[in-house]
Amino acid sequence: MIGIFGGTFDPVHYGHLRSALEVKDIFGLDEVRLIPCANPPHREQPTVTAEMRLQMLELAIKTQPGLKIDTRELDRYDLHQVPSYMVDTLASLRQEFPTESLLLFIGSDAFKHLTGWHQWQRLFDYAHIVVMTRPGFERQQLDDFFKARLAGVNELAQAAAGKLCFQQVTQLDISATAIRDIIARKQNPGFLLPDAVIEYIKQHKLYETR
Ligand SMILES: Nc1ncnc2c1ncn2[C@@H]1O[C@H](COP(=O)(O)OP(=O)(O)OP(=O)(O)O)[C@@H](O)[C@H]1O
Ligand SMILES: O=C(O)c1ccc[n+]([C@@H]2O[C@H](COP(=O)([O-])O)[C@@H](O)[C@H]2O)c1
Repeated sequence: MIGIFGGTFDPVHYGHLRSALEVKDIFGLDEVRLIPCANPPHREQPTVTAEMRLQMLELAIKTQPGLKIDTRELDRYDLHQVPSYMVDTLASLRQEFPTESLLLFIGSDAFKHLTGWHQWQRLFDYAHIVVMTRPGFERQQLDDFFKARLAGVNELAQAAAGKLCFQQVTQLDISATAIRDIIARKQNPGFLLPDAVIEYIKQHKLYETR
């Protein structure tokens, strides 16, 4: 089973890293692929180049062999300059792994907007979706499309795709937006993201202005 964790990673932080590691253990995954987004369809272009966001990601996961970086969204953008739709990413992963269970992890905030994603129903043709929730999270009433797909952690290995699962993880109250603000205010972002990434940000003078 392979985990997929997409994000802008502008910059990557311990909120992303802790939850990626935790779901790897909870679901017994062979690996979790962190997939940096090249051209986010749903938000402004990141302030930092794709290459730099990728370099920060590489520094962040160096000591965690179960976490991998997958650059297919960046590679696709280099070739076609198209928006980085998740459905295209999952379709290409499915080609590479025809029978493997693929688990797409998204935050509960992202789940609220899932029906706005490009061809969102097709996501379930290629992968299971796991919504990472925080303690106290109360699920909204689900419509029939989602209800029919609900499954527990142990059921996901039985199919390659198509299920919806809610899983509580430790969600550190960290966001890339807050980190960018802290740096722009010349404050210290220590303990919110790996030191090697902080060092990189300093060296390249990133996020110094808003
Ligand atoms: N603190 C966190 N804990 C767990 N998951 C997180 C956390 N922050 C972001 N995520 C999840 O990681 C994925 C990628 O998030 P993203 O790269 O946009 O980070 P972000 O911190 O939310 O960035 P920004 O503040 O720029 O929007 C999303 O699915 C998001 O829900
Ligand atoms: O495919 C889409 O239409 C789509 C719309 C919104 C978000 N996504 C993906 O969801 C992941 C997390 O998004 P975000 O905004 O929380 O960084 C990231 O990989 C995005 O590319 C994808």
